[in-house]
Amino acid sequence: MTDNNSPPGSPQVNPDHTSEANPLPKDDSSLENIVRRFQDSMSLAKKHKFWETQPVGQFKDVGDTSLPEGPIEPPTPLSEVKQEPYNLPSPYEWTTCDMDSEETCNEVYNLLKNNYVEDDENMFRFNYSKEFLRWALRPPGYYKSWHIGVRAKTSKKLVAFITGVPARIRVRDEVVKMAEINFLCVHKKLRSKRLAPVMIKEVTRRVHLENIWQAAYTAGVVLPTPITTCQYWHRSLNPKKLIDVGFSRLGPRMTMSRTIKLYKLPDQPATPGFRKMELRDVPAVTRLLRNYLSQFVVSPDFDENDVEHWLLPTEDVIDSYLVESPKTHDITDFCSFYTLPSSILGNQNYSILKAAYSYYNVSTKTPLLQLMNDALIVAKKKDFDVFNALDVMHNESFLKELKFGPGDGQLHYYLYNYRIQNALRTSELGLVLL
Ligand SMILES: CCCCCCCCCCCCCC(=O)SCCNC(=O)CCNC(=O)[C@H](O)C(C)(C)COP(=O)(O)OP(=O)(O)OC[C@H]1O[C@@H](n2cnc3c(N)ncnc32)[C@H](O)[C@@H]1OP(=O)(O)O
Repeated sequence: MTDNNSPPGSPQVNPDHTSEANPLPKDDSSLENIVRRFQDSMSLAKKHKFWETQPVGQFKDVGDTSLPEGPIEPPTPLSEVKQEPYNLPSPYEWTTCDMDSEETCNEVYNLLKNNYVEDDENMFRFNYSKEFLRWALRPPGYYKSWHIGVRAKTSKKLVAFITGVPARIRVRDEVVKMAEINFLCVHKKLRSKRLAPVMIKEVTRRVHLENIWQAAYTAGVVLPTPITTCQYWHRSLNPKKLIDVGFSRLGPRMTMSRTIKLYKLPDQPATPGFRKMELRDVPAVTRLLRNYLSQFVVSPDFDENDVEHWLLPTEDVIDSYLVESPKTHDITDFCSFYTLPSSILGNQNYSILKAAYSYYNVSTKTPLLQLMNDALIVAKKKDFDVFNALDVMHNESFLKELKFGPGDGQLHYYLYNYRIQNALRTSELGLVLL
């Protein structure tokens, strides 16, 4: 995937019977990968008229160790932050999207449903639910003014969107107040008109007005300059449907029934004390998670309010499970995944792919492999078709063994106005954005 945020779907090669139980790693010399590497190197050579003007790591500075880590530019005095919005082309006007309003939430939902991230082959498009959008956009301390829309002046139709939410992100020993920027979307008919840079400048201005000077974001495109580049992995839960809709292919010398058998999971989780997280677990989960995340170079700095918001289960949005020791009642392990369906474009039989995305997982007593197998089991019971995970944190330790296959989706992570000297290994990253 080269031109979007992350993969609504990415075909994977299924294993054949000679390759034990593991999906074949995608051949790195495949045409797809060669093309991607070529495009990425073109992007490095490419002029970025907008991004070259921004306080982000520039390609020319990669490897220059004389540049210090930390903010690239100091904050400007608040009185010098522009008070009026940036100018849009005259047919358009700014709107602040009130996500509490059913009507506005519907408009945002429909804009994204029809115009947001697709895979390279345009077979799938993210279909974030309204409940999900409300969850993603209203964490503790959120600012309504950071939910920014663009409307056509005459019809009042919503044609573009960008959002920020506040977060404390730790980079090494520093906890930095940041905005997490997401849901940048321009209607398909208005692409390539340089609307995106204006929207990014406007969200930046509104973030600055709250005295916040850094941001974190992810994208499927290469921009100056990723702090790391992750890969998506996919674990089939409903292989027949995934093959029918073109998400995955039947491996060489594999039959459908063999494939179904390969991905079959037990009916119940194996770990004694594995149960859904509840409100009363928030303090213990916060301690567990804070302690676990402290080992990564970049991670969120979650307090109890954040944990309650981001991790307490919400139907069809976020699922969290933990292991409570049957003897001591200590909370020793935790796993979570969020629900992000994709529309299946132009298929006669299916319109929705139900995907679970691995979020934060912590193991202290239960081996991570067993914990994640239990997560797969509950996801399957909840009728998800596929379980996706990035190769961040300790995920690499279970991906192959639990029959995840590498996808073609790459996800680049970025910080705005914060320099990191060397790109991180994906296992040094403790941050998952939605
Ligand atoms: C302190 C606070 C700071 C806050 C801000 C922090 C930064 C936040 C940054 C945003 C984080 C967003 C996180 C997410 O939501 S990532 C999800 C992005 N959305 C999609 O992929 C949905 C489908 N695509 C679209 O809606 C459009 O293609 C978008 C809107 C993406 C671009 O519209 P369009 O195709 O009509 O292009 P243009 O003519 O207006 O503009 C072209 C310029 O835009 C640069 N471009 C293209 N794609 C992206 C991208 N994904 N991130 C950053 N920049 C991007 C591009 O390199 C070029 O600049 P330069 O190469 O010439 O320099």
